[in-house]
Amino acid sequence: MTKIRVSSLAEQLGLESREVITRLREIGVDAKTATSMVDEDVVKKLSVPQSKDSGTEEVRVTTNIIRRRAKAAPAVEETPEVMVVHEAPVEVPPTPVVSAPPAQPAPSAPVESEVVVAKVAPAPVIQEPSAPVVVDIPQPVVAKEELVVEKPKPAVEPVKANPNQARILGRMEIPGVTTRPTRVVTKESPATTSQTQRPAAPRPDQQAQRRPAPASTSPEPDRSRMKQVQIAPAAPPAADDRRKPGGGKGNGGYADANKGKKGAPPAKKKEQPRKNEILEKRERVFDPVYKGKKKGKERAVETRKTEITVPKAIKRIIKITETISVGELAKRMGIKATDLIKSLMKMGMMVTINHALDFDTAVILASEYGYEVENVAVDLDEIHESAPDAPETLIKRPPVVTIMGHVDHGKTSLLDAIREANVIAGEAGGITQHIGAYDVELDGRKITFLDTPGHEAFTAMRARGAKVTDIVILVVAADDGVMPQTREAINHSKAAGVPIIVAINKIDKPDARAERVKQELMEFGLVASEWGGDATMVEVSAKKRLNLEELLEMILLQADVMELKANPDKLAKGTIVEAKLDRGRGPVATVLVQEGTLKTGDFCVVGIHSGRVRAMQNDRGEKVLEAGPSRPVEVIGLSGVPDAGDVFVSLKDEKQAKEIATLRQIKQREAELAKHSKITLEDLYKQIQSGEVKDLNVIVKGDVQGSVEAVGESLRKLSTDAVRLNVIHSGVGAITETDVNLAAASNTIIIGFSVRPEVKAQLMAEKEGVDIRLYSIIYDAVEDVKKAMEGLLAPTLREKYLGRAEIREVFSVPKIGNIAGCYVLDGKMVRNGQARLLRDNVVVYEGKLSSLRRIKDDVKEVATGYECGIGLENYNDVKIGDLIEAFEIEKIATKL
Ligand SMILES: Nc1nc2c(ncn2[C@@H]2O[C@H](COP(=O)(O)OP(=O)(O)OP(=O)(O)O)[C@@H](O)[C@H]2O)c(=O)[nH]1
Repeated sequence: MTKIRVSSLAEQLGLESREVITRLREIGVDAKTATSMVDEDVVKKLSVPQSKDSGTEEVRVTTNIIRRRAKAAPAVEETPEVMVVHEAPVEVPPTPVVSAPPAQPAPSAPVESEVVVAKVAPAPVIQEPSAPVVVDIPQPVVAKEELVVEKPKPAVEPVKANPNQARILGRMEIPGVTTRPTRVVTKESPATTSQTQRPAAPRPDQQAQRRPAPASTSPEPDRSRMKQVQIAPAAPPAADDRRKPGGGKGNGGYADANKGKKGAPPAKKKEQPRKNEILEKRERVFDPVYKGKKKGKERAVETRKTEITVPKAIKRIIKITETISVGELAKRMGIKATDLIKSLMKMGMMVTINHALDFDTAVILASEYGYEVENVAVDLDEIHESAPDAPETLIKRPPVVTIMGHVDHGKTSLLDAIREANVIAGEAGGITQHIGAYDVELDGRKITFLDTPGHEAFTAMRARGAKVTDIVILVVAADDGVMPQTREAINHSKAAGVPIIVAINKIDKPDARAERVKQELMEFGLVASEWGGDATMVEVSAKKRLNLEELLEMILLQADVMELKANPDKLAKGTIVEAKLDRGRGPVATVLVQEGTLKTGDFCVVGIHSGRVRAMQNDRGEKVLEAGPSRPVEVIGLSGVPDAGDVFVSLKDEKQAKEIATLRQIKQREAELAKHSKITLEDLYKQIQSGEVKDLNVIVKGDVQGSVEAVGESLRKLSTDAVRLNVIHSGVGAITETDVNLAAASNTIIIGFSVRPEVKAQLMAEKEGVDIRLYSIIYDAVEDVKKAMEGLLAPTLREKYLGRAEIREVFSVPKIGNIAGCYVLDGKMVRNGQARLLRDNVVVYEGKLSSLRRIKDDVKEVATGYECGIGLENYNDVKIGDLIEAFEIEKIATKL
């Protein structure tokens, strides 16, 4: 049997291949593609009148109305003479059938169109082989008795609103009226449409709404059309659009579809272009296919975005202020925190997501992931230094001198001698005070002495980055010569690049041998000027006040050589020489002004503290209103006690001062946490068990800087190979919440030296399990810490605070001793419990409560708010106002 290719068949039929395929399937012929071959007789079947098309159902509704449902909209033909819309698919031999190919296969297409056929003109049949493809609004159009209404599903073809299709439709030959009643009635339509080569059957899915004959038809069509427009906006546009071009050729009646039949004909031409535009727009907007594509595109773009995102170079730089938490760093690098934690574990750090990483660690980690880290912390000092002084603003300033030398060589004596000699010399009177520095005057020129003899103070300052000293006076006892600390002092001075003036002291002594000292000093590169060297050496006697003036002259001479200058006309910058917590005045700090002029009322930042200079005084206790370069002044008005060596900076703005101080506090805390909380308690325990290094961290707080440093130093010396002792923080003042926080975070014990914890800090310590130990004797502190270190190796003891009572009366009981009449301030007192007697925040006794009575009865414990009598074991020196602190010792394994 002769076969024919589907595509050829489609051509013959004037259809799209797809449409033909669909139709073939409907009649049971399996054709898959346009190249599939089908029997030729199939062609005949396909050519069968449309009414017989598969999927077309006819139902006689009335005698002259048949309701037909067809998948492929049958071609509509009308008898022009009758002027009736007439669907004559049946009779149409050439079966124009569908035209728009995409419509057919689309299952979603409103395949079924309901057609009501008026059977009036039975054989009006086609005049032209083609029937216009007119799909009309669902509503039946009643054209008098004969009406054809097609009800394309509103969803009408998601089919591409292909403008070509529209054009095709437009080319269809419609003998006169036909198809769309509205248009059909118009006589021009046939003419125009007749040009159409391809017979096009109305495709239900693509069908444009068919309008009833303009004037002749009933009003219903209008309603229906309007309805459709409203209800299914997507469909009409597509259909309309398709019709448009055709309409443009003469099918103008369509244009006014929305306006009603009456206005249609006249308005059509004018309106058409505009309508077309509108409809095209609509199509663009509503066409589902188009939309889908768009969405698809959008989606694709989005996906690409997430997939390909590669931060720009600038985004690969992470800016941090000193520290950054693990979680935050991971977030900024766009990786999972757990991955970062894994990386840290590989580096030997067991951390949590909230762990603060210091700058260096962050740099290493970030580099692994291709990121850079930049430290953008505000550095006030840098800002301050950023503007170098113009030479003309600089004026001469006094030299700042530090006295160094071996023990007992007379440093203190010399300092005192110089000062006293100066005072005696008729300087301003007043009671000399120790503020850590003083200045003397010679011939109207000042010299500032740092009143803390010994190289330790010197190096401690240097270690903090403070460069304060201009000239070092090296004291060497003429009767003793160069000793170990003399050598040390020389080395330190040289390392700091500070010139040395040698004071050969005690020349009053009979066994003084100044020449020998000079000789010994030659070994260290200090050659006396009289011996051809450049080292200035002055033979003095602190005791007999010999040659002191000469020494001062030499200092000034040296200063001249050094050309020490500073700009006094700006905000002050200096260094803290000494600081303490004064009971009456609060934090007190001695500032050695180095640049600018410090004035009363200035705002300032010192280390992590800020404040306003409320008052200043000099070493003679005199009130000072301003202090220029190289002047030491004691300042009141700071928010806390700074450390010696801290940089003092004056600011105009109080807010700025506070902000900087707060930022520094945060940074300090973060830095300390980052530095010390790397090992958790569990890790520490594991390390102890595995015999690795053991660390005991300690925070030392004391009432004066001297005590704090002394305790800190003594504790550091306790370090052994087995257990390392780290003083992670020290400071002057009460034990605060910050201290407890730090201790809790870094598994630390707090040692308070003659200070008490603040109430909140105490509570927090209990909650966090931080051990606070209070001492007033260095020996005790050291002993306890020793025990604690041993406790690291074995179960240890821990103190638990129980309560505090104030002594309000003291009763002397014969044979028993003194009994303290107390009032329990907080917590409770427990008989036979441990107790500590505090006087002015200093621990004066530690032992047991030997007796505890309420009125006359012995009781086991007394709660807050009650009075009681307390007897301390083997201790009678109780005084009114003292505090008794009750505590108990708990045995806790490795939990110090
Ligand atoms: N004969 C004599 N004795 C002096 C002189 N200077 C200091 N001394 C004595 O030397 C001893 C030590 O003097 P200090 O001034 O305490 O010495 P230092 O270097 O300050 O000692 P440290 O503070 O312990 O380092 C004291 O007994 C002084 O009286 C001096 O010029 N002549």
